[in-house]
Amino acid sequence: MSAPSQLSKDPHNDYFDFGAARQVPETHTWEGLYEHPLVDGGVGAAEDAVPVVDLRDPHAAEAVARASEQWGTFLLEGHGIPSELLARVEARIASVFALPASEKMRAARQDGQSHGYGLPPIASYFPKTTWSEGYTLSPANLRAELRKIWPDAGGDYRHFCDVMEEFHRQMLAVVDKLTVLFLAALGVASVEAGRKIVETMSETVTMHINWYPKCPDPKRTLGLAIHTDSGFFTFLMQSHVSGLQLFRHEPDRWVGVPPGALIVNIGDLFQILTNGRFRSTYHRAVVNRESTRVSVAYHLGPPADAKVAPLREAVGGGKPAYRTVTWREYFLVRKEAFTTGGSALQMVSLSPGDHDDDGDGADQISEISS
Ligand SMILES: C=C1C[C@]23C[C@@]1(O)CC[C@H]2[C@@]12CCC[C@@](C)(C(=O)O1)[C@H]2[C@@H]3C(=O)O
Ligand SMILES: O=C(O)CCC(=O)C(=O)O
Ligand SMILES: [Fe+2]
Repeated sequence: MSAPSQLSKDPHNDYFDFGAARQVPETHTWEGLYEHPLVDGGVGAAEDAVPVVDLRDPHAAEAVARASEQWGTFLLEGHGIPSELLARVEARIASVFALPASEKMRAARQDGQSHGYGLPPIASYFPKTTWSEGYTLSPANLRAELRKIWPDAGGDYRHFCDVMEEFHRQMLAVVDKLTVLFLAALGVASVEAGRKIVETMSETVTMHINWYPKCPDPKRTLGLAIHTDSGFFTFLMQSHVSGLQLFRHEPDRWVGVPPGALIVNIGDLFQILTNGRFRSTYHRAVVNRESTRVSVAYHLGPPADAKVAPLREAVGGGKPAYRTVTWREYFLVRKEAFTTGGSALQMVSLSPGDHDDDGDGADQISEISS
């Protein structure tokens, strides 16, 4: 599937009052949303059922490998994050987005900034605006960021920061367990390598909160535009309202992901690291008339300037399929891909016979170190 080719001249960065909207204006109307059929991805949907991995399963590494190769997405069970904590996260997020525009806009993302309130970075590559608000935060800057919204650092501020920090702490334990499974699935035996990967990813976690308000005419608009996540992998916590759809080929279709589950998405840099064995998935979010929906994407990847190249274990006796890239550089490649209608992964792929200009692509530690 090719990416949209129009780079927006006007990213519609002004505040839009979703609560007051009685219809979907032209600025938020998307064409061609239903070119492909929508199928249910729930348990029991046969080949359309989104794979499930249970962290408690002794064969979980094999299940992770299968799901990452065939889907690039799976539902995670046995993760141990209490549903009561997820409910508190959702309630505190609601308290931020319920604030008046003037207060939220104090934290508005500035041009080129990785954090802040407002639409996510890819929004600016599309000519239309999505039916959503967003807030990008990292655990490291959480309190400083939220002081922009709540300068008095009162109860709402403390409750929000405390619950997000608790969520982050609990997610790190899940990151640890899942990384062990990914490395086992890839045949990377080094415990030291695993420890280093988890440590660097933990330092660079980015959380993107998506807030999808109720919509009076949901079929005409989109909550989040089609994209692949660009890092290593993303955990997606979503409320008990459906909205996430995965794009699948043969036949081309949208698969609706069951609500409520914790989802794992493989990102583009992981596709590169695994030499194309694990695949990133195109996905989007739709909105609905009845309920507001919340999701928190917990993005994991390397430090921005660390080099990522196919792992020796993944290349085996073959050739690296991708050249070495940093995440920072990949963002620029993706921007160009959106502008030209190309594919960012294609743009960093090596044609057969090409040599990786950054060395042999063999040492798994140096490949993700700065
Ligand atoms: C770490 C990141 C991944 C992300 C870009 C970002 O710097 C922070 C926001 C993330 C997000 C969330 C919504 C979809 C997405 C494509 C976007 O535009 O912003 C992802 C980015 C990504 O995966 O590249
Ligand atoms: O809200 C969703 O279900 C999708 C969110 C997402 O894909 C993202 O934030 O990267
Ligand atoms: Fe995503």
